[in-house]
Amino acid sequence: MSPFPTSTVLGYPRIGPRRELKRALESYWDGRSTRDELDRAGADLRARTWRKLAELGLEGLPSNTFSMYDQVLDTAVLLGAVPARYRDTDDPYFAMARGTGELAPLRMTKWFDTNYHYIVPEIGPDTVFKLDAATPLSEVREARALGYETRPVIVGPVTFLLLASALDRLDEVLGCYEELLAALAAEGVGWVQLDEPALVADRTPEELAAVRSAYERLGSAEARPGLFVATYFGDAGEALPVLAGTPVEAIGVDLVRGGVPEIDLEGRTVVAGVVSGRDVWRTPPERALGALAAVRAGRVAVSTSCSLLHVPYDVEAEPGLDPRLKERLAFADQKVAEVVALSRSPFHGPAPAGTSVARPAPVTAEGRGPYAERAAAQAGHLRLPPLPTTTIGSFPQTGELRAARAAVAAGSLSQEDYERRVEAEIERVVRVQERLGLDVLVHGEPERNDMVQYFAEHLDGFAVTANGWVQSYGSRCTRPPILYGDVSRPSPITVRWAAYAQSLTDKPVKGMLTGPVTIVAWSFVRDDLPLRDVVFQVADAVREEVRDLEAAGMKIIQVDEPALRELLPLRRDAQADYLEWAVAAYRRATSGASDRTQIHTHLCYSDADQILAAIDGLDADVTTIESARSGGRILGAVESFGRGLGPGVYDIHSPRVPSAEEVAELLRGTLAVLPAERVWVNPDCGLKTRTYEQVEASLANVVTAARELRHRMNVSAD
Ligand code: MET
Ligand SMILES: [Zn+2]
Repeated sequence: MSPFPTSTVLGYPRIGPRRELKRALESYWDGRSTRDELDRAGADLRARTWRKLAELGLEGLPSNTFSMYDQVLDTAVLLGAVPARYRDTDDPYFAMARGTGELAPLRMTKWFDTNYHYIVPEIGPDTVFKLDAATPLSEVREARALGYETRPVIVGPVTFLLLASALDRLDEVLGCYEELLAALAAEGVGWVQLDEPALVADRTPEELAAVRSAYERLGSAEARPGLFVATYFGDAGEALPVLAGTPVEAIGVDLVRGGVPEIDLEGRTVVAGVVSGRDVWRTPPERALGALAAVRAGRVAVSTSCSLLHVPYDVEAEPGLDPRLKERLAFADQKVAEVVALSRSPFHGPAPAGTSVARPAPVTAEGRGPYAERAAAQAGHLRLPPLPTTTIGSFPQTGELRAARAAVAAGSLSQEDYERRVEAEIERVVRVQERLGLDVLVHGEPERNDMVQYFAEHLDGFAVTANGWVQSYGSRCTRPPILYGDVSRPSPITVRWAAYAQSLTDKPVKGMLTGPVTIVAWSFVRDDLPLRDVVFQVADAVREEVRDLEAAGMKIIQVDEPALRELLPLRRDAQADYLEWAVAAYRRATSGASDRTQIHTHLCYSDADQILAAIDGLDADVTTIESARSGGRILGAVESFGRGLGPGVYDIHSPRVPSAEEVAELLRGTLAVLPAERVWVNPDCGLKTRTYEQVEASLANVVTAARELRHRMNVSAD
């Protein structure tokens, strides 16, 4: 077996430096290009990546880090876990990812504590695992044709099955991995990387036993490449000695978030993740070199802490950034260069002393009046029908608006003209909602390129990038702002748009804000202050905005906190502390409103079990939450919240238009669990990725369903 290369990365962005993959995918989905054209775009991006990594001097090039949609979905396909209902569709892969006219897509959720979403594999009694290694093999050949030997990256069996809640299928799945290893060995592949990020969370003794038996079995496979098991997103803790007890030759550890392994990994290669794949800051060389020197192993290779998928491509693509900030920044290409430089410098230096941060004084959660009093005050103030209908905030972002924003940036459209267009769009959104008969309206967020970036652009202490795109799911990307200094709000941000919308209608319009935890979670943040202090600074800015919205006459204010769960530490012993300050930050942001102002919050996932008490603790008058996509699984869990609840009845992640009957069915399910006076009727999430055609048809059905149920309730009440 050849020695493991001295420098590598666990993965690299794949959407393209100018989001080439996004464009290729969307054009294929819209029928504007062929599958061949899409495949060619993919091949171009892969070739570019290998060339770039080689040019930067990286020794160990990964392959199979590309994906047309998601690496977990790719792994499901690799293992033959394609549910039968998708097999006869035109394109089963995208049918699973996005649904078709008839079929709903598979469930999607966040990848550990990142803002990347993966497709949850569906494994049931009918699943027959069968290896289809075409993609990793063809990437190896493709790279070889360009002159590069690569290390295929595959999601490991334990992580895959844990994400699919199917660890009991380990035996069958390992059969496929054995076959895969044999196929890669036959192809002349020297090393394979099996990603096991699930090992950095708390694992039960049974799960650790599964890790042991999996890697003992794969390690004893006759013909196989060197096995590199990569743990990342935290400290591998107890899983590390377990892995070390198996025949795997290389183990990847995250030395940015986790500690230097206490055990001596003599005889193994430790692939030391000393360059962070989760932030945008340059790596202090002393820290990295100290960590490298402290690792006890047969051989130490330098790497990133995780895949670079979670950072943008290149700082050099940001001519607009202040040079003083720029010199502190490292995106993917700069991080690769750091890995290479570290691998070339002789390892020396003492291990860095652990820094301990003083705990700031506890913040008392400021309260509003008790819910019963607030509810009474709001009922009088708002006068809503039972089962009020509303949306989550955004309406479709039209190409015209995006083009107009680009034109302002390019100087070919004046700010005043742009603002008039935003107002025209707000008027259209208000009229559409009135026509559809919704009860609580929104202004549609047309002025926002993104729910976090927009606030970052208007707050001091943030910088925004021009090309710093990071993949969120499928073809969707975000441009996380960079929070580099103290945060403050120089002037009101959203008030004029909300007030304008309210001036057009007698129906209540919701003011729409992003919460402090989410603003921070979806930004790259400074690392010289504890996260909670950063979040509290943002909370104070949001609090000022809430007060100004109220003063401008908004009767309902929604403060979205979709990222509340995302920042939840993966290890249980750190979770309570996080949840306590996150909830306190939210209450600090919202508690400046008077009792008669209704506070809504929104969360867009349903695997909220671990944070239910915290969601309850936000004390919002109304909580809207994803439910349609996950078939109402959340209902039992939120039933005990004593306040307003809007479990989604329309899955906005798919282009599909739900029928009124389908929506009514979901609503009946909700009403079976929750008292009618607390139920709200709304989609799972914002509508900005959908078209007006889809949205109008879907919302019309939502309103029809709500009216029908309202009518029945009145009838049965008589
Ligand atoms: C990801 S949650 C989105 C909430 C936001 N108000 C919207 O409707 O787009
Ligand atoms: Zn949402």
